[in-house]
Amino acid sequence: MMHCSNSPSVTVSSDKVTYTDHFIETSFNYTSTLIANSVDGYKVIPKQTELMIRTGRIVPRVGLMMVGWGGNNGTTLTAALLANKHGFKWRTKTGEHSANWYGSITQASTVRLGTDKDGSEIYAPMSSLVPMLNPDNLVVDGWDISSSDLGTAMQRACVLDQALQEQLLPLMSKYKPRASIYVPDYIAANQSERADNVIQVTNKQEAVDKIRLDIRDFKNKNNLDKVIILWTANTERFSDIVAGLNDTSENLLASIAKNASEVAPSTLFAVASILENCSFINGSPQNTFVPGCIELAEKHGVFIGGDDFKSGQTKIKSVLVDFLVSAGIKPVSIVSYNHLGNNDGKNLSAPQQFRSKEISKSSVVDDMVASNRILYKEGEKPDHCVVIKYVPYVKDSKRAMDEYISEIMMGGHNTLVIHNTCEDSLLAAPIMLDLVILTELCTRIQFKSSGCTTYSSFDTVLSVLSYLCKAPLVPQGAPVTNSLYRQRSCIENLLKACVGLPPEDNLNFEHRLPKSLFGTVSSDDANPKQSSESYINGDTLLNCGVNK
Ligand SMILES: NC(=O)c1ccc[n+]([C@@H]2O[C@H](COP(=O)([O-])OP(=O)(O)OC[C@H]3O[C@@H](n4cnc5c(N)ncnc54)[C@H](O)[C@@H]3O)[C@@H](O)[C@H]2O)c1
Ligand SMILES: O=P([O-])([O-])O[C@@H]1[C@@H](O)[C@H](O)[C@@H](O)[C@H](O)[C@@H]1O
Repeated sequence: MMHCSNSPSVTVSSDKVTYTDHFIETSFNYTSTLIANSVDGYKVIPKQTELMIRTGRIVPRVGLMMVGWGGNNGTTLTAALLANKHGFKWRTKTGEHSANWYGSITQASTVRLGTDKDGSEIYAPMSSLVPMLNPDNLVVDGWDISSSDLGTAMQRACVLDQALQEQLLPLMSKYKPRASIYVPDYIAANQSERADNVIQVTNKQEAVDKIRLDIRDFKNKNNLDKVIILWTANTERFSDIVAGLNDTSENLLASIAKNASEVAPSTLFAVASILENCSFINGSPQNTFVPGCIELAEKHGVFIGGDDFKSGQTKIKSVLVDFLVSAGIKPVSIVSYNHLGNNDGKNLSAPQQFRSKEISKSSVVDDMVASNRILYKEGEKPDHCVVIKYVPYVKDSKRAMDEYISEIMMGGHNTLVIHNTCEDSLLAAPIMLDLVILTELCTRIQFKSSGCTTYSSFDTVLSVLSYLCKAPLVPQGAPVTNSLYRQRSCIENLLKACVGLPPEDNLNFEHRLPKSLFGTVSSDDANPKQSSESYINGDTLLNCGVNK
């Protein structure tokens, strides 16, 4: 197995890939299947759709505004951006450490390109397939109901090694969160002692207008082309969905204008973002995206995504249950317990906020269970219990303990017990980065069918982000996929499609069937003429074009 260098040139020799100064343009044969139920089984009808995919090659100047910037996740992501940008190194009792992006699929994972003439498998960094935002170029800002500067907040979070914090402190202390919208009823009462940085407005309309001004201020002061808004503030209680209040975009905007009580701060931020044409991502489990908010995003053609970062215990669950069920083993009892001592845990110690998290953590197995009616009858599900306790002493170092009991053949049982300890924010921060990078990339990818003249973007609800979310938000009527393997395959195969490469099917027929079926690989094919690199905006763009 060979890995390309850090900045590989991925050259796709195909008449299906064209480069212009501004776009990568490919012709992609998308295959789907339509299933017709019949009395004696399924009738499967394959369907081919010829799509033209166009990806913008110029990465714009991007800004990220975090709601809850002064929290453990917000400060840890900001610290990681600075530490990586400046190449910080620091020592601990175990030796020297260097800043990195472990846990980010865009920065630290690879994609299989294929095999070389000797049969060695070649992998390239996921970020090398299409132009992606370089984290070093990301400009950050945000809001918090706590007035602490980010240096103080980083110390409060107790996430990073002290030697690294000392290097970061002068840089982090320069960042000060903007005053935010605070509606006590939506988060735990124990958060009120933090709320010393609240915008002084008299109603929700003024609050939305103020947030819109903040976004414009940030964008103009930093000469940005795009701003993405990310909710990493505390988990809110669920909002009631009420006809006439938040069921349509018109009713939601009217409710805000009338200062209606049942509109969450997260929904106010989402509305402000959408009205400012900024993608909005929800990293928490509450139902920010009430029907009226989704409709507003659709009307404005603005991406929304979420819910609830998928970082640790739930991420493992979306792998383990997928493995068990697809292996024909039947999980019958899943108990997920964890305790943590950070402010998130403190907020989640309140019943309504815990309920939001319990819902998002519990729904993750539904699609995998429903996929196997050999194991599970219609409506049958494993016992599934979620417990979260607040234990201040452990701070951000979350302790997760899981027990999976499965039925195996002949009345046997298999019990898996997992203990998982980690700084929660060190798992969440790279996921937050990937949410931003992939959301920005998706704004540069457009599609049209071969007969059309105009290109279309992804659906407003960016379900491509599902890999990064516990409770994936999907377009109305679309299936929810929680299997981590399938979610990652979607991202990987999308990137491949953008450069004219076929989806990874793992058939590897060239290594399983007689070589004669595939003809010989000519020396030219195996050593494609190197095409020149293209430079735009000072970035070396990987040239995936045809041989000139
Ligand atoms: N691994 C993880 O850390 C992880 C995984 C999944 C989801 N989450 C979710 O991410 C969110 C943040 O997690 P955290 O560990 O950083 O929590 P945290 O409590 O450290 O940070 C939340 C921040 O939001 C601020 N805040 C609360 N209400 C606000 C408002 N209306 N406007 C602006 N700021 C507000 C708080 O002052 C705090 O600084 C939580 O909802 C958590 O459930 C975290
Ligand atoms: O993603 P995951 O590790 O299953 O879920 C985590 C929970 O276990 C934890 O209790 C909570 O505080 C974090 O916000 C996060 O949601």
